[in-house]
Amino acid sequence: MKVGFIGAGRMTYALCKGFLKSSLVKPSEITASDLNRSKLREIKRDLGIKTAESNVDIVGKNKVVFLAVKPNIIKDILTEINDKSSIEKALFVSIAAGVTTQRIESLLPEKARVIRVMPNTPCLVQSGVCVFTRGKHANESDADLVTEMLNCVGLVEEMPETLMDTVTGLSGSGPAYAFVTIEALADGGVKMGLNREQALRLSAQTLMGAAKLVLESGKHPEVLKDDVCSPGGTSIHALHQLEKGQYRATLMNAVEAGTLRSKELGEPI
Ligand SMILES: NC(=O)C1=CN([C@@H]2O[C@H](COP(=O)(O)OP(=O)(O)OC[C@H]3O[C@@H](n4cnc5c(N)ncnc54)[C@H](OP(=O)(O)O)[C@@H]3O)[C@@H](O)[C@H]2O)C=CC1
Ligand SMILES: O=C(O)[C@@H]1CCC=N1
Repeated sequence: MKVGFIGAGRMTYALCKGFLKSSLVKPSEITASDLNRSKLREIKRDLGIKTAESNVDIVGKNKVVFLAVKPNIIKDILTEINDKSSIEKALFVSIAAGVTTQRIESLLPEKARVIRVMPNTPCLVQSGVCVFTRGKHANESDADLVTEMLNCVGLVEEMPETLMDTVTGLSGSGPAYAFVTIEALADGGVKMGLNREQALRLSAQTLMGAAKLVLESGKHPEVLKDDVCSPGGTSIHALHQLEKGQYRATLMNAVEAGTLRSKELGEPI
């Protein structure tokens, strides 16, 4: 299977590394293009994939073409590669935040097969979340192929397009909220006497373990939270501080802000 990437930035790197780890594709079957030559050199050096001289070279030679550039240049890219004969052969998979399948289809020749995905950076370690939605002309086998590929990098779900901006505000941007949380917990540990390395290790493993417990126990987080909080103990005293700081409302606001920004990014300029 031949897979092309237009844009060889952070998310392309994460997806390619995940795909390669799973052995679904070989390095020689992935090609990336990017205006930034140093990014191309880096990804080629690190992952052994092929690189192309131009974006146009990616289309026509690959069964699946990932659009992995910033949302504000999607229009320029699609205008640049718009050649009917080569486009008919490819499935276009866009990971650009906010950009709808309808918008992508409107910039490609009629009947172009388009799937929109919202991945996240933990795909790099095969623990990502990818949610996808199909465009008008993407068929069942396109959805199966994308599911098979994305399964290699973590959890995959298909959802209606109306939810894609919300997914972006939650799982797309979510790793950033988690990293800040891990860092802040570690800062607390350092303040109370742990060294930085110890504190980061404990903090990251604690978040990973808590997430695993939610996923594997099937219990509501409220129940699991209650299991931690002994009457009059340390956890309930600490949680009181989080409630005073409006921790829950702040996280809800973050997801809402990410969602609204995703909608804005998708608006034609
Ligand atoms: N990072 C993330 O966590 C996630 C990102 N996304 C989406 O993925 C897409 C890519 O994001 P990300 O990987 O973070 O961004 P990056 O900036 O890391 O990668 C985009 C790459 O595209 C290059 N580029 C710019 N113009 C062109 C062009 N005309 N032709 C080819 N390449 C070009 C950029 O070069 P240069 O650096 O020189 O500008 C850069 O190397 C975005 O649409 C984003 O919304 C989705 C989910 C998560
Ligand atoms: O911040 C962004 O716009 C991208 C989309 C989701 C995560 N990163």
